[in-house]
Amino acid sequence: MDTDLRLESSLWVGNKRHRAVLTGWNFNWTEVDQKNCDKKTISVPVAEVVGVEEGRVEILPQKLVEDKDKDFTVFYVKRSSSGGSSGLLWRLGRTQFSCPSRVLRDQWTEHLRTAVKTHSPSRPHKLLVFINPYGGKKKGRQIYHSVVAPLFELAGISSHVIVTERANQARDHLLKKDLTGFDGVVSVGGDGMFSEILHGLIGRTQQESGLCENDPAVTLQPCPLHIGIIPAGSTDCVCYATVGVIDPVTSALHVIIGDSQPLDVCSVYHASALVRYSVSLVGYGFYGDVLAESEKHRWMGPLRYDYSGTMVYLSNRSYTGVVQYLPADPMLSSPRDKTRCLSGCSVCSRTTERHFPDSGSLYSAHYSQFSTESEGDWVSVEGRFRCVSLTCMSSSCPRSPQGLSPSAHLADGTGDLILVWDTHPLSFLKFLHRHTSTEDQFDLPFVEVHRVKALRFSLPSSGREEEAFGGIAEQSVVIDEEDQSYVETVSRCGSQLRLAESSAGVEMANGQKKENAFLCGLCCSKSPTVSVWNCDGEILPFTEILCRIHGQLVRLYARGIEDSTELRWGKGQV
Ligand SMILES: CCCCCCCCCCCCC/C=C/[C@@H](O)[C@H](COP(=O)(O)O)NC(=O)CCCCC
Ligand SMILES: Nc1ncnc2c1ncn2[C@@H]1O[C@H](COP(=O)(O)OP(=O)(O)O)[C@@H](O)[C@H]1O
Ligand SMILES: [Ca+2]
Repeated sequence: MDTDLRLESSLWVGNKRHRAVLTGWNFNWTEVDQKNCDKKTISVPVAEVVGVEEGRVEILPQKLVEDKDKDFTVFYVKRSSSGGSSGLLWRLGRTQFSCPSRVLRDQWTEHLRTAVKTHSPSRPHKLLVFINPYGGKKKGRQIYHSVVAPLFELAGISSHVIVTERANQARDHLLKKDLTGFDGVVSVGGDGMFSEILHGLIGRTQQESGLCENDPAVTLQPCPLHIGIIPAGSTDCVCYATVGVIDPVTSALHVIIGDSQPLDVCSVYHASALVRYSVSLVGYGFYGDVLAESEKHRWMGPLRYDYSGTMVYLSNRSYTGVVQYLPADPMLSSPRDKTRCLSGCSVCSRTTERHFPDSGSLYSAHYSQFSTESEGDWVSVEGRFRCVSLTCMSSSCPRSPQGLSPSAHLADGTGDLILVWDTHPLSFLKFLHRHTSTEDQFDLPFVEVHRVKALRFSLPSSGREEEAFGGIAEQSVVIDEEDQSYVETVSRCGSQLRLAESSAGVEMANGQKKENAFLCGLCCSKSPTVSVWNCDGEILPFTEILCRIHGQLVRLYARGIEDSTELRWGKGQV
C-alpha cells in the first residue's frame, strides 16, 4: 500500500455522512449512520477514476459547475449489464462529496489526482482522432462531438481531430506525417476505418525500423502507439470482439483509462508482395461474395450486408481451391475447447510471457519461427468449398454474438481456419444460422476448424485455366497512382467482357490502386468459378494468397471482454 497516498476522513454525499478511504490503488466510501446490515460500500479502483474536479460538477448534457469551495466531484467507471451483448456497458459514474473544510477538500483532490497518476501511468495525454463521416449510419461526427469529446476533456486529454475527406486519408497521414507527442490514434468509424489506421501504423513502424513488409519471413516490429475504436460503422467487429459491446461511451472510457489489449494481426501476401493486413476476417467464397455484392448497395447502410447475405446465399455458390495450413501447437489450445477469450485470458498471457518475456515490453519481440518452418509441417487439402475463412479473433459482432470462431483468442499468435466444404443449401443455411445462436457451428459433418499459424490458398491447376477463361481474369495494368494512372481489372462474365462494376476499387497496402474484379452477380446464368477474398471488409484483387499470423503486433485501448457473470454475482466493482 502507498502509505503517503492514504487518506481517510468523513465526507458528506448529499445529506448522508460517509467514511471515505483512499488506500492508494482503491477509493471507497461507506455510509456511517446506517445499520450494519444495510451498510453499502462503493469501491472504485483508482485506475478507473476518470477525473476529479473542484466544486459540484456535471458534464452531460453540458458542463455545469457549482463552485462550492468545500465540495469536489469524482467521475469514475461504473459497470452495468449490457442486455444481450457479451460484454459489460461502462457508464460515467459521478459522486459529489462535501468536506468540512476547504483544506480537507484540497487534500482529497490532490491525493486522488496523484493516486491516478501513480496507478495508471499508461493513460493517454494527447490523441490523434480520425472520424469517417460516411461510416455506418453517418453519425461518426455527432457521436464524437456529443459523447466522446466531453469525456476526453473531463479526463484532461487533448485531441487533434481530423474528419476525413477521402478514403485512405487516415492511413496516408499515419504513414507520412509527424506523429511526435501522440500517445495513441482513435478511429471513429467501422472496421474499414480501423483497418486504415492499422495499415498506417504498422507501415510506419516497419518503415522506421527499416524492415521489409513484403517479406513474409520478417518479424514485424510491434506498433508503439495504441489504437482506440469508437464504433460508428456497419459491422464494428473489431470493437465488439475486443470490448463485448458496441457503445461509444464504453469505448471512450477504455481509451481514457489507458487500457491495453494486444491483438494478433494477419499479413496477406500475393506474388512475394504484401497485399494487406487483417485482424478479423480473411474470407473466400461466401463472405467474399457478400462483401463484393454489398459494395453495390452501400446506400443501404449497414442493411446492405443482410440484403447481400440473402442474395449470395440464394445464388448457391461453391468454389474449388487448394488450402495449405501450418497448424499451431495443439497442446496450447483448441478452437473447439469451448472456452472464451475473456479479459485477462490465460492463453493469451502465456503468449505474452513466451514472446515478450522482459516485463511485457513491446519492443523486445524477436521471434521468427516462420522462416524456419519446414515444408513438411504444412497440411494440404483440396476440394470444393462454400467458404474458407481465417480469423485471428472470434470476429463476434452484433449479427453474430459468438462470432465466426467463438473460442479464438485475441492475442495468442494464432488464427482459426474454418473450412466449409460444399454441401446442400439447407445444410449451409444451418451452418450460417448457427452463427446467430449459441449452437456449435463446427459440429457439422461438412465443417472443419483448425488453429493455425499460416495459410496458403491456391487454385487447382484446372481452376487456374477456368479463372483465365471463364471466371475472373486479372488482366491488370499496374501503373503508379502518381502517374495519374490506375490499374484496370477486367472480369469475364460468360461470353461477356466488361469492366468490373464495384465502386469500391481496391487499394493495395502500398497505396497503389486496383479496380475490383467481381463476379457477374446474380444476372448471370453461368456461375463464376472463382470468388474474391474479403479482408476485413476490403476486397482483395488476388485469389492466390499466403497469410501469416503475427502475435500481438498492435495494441488497442481495450481489455478484452469482461465476464458479465462477475457483475451478476456481485464480484464487480460496487
Ligand atoms: C443468411 C444469414 C447469414 C448470417 C451470417 C452471420 C455471420 C456474421 C459473421 C460476421 C463476420 C464479421 C467479420 C468482420 C467483417 C468486417 O470487417 C466487414 C467490414 O465491416 P465494416 O467496415 O463495418 O463494413 N464486414 C463484413 O464483411 C460483413 C459480413 C457480413 C456477412 C453476412
Ligand atoms: N471521407 C471518406 N470518404 C469516403 N470513404 C472514406 C472516407 N473516410 C474513410 N473512408 C473509407 O470508408 C470505408 C468504410 O468505412 P467504415 O468506417 O468502416 O464504415 P462501414 O463500417 O460503414 O463500412 C473504409 O474503407 C474507409 O477507408
Ligand atoms: Ca489469435
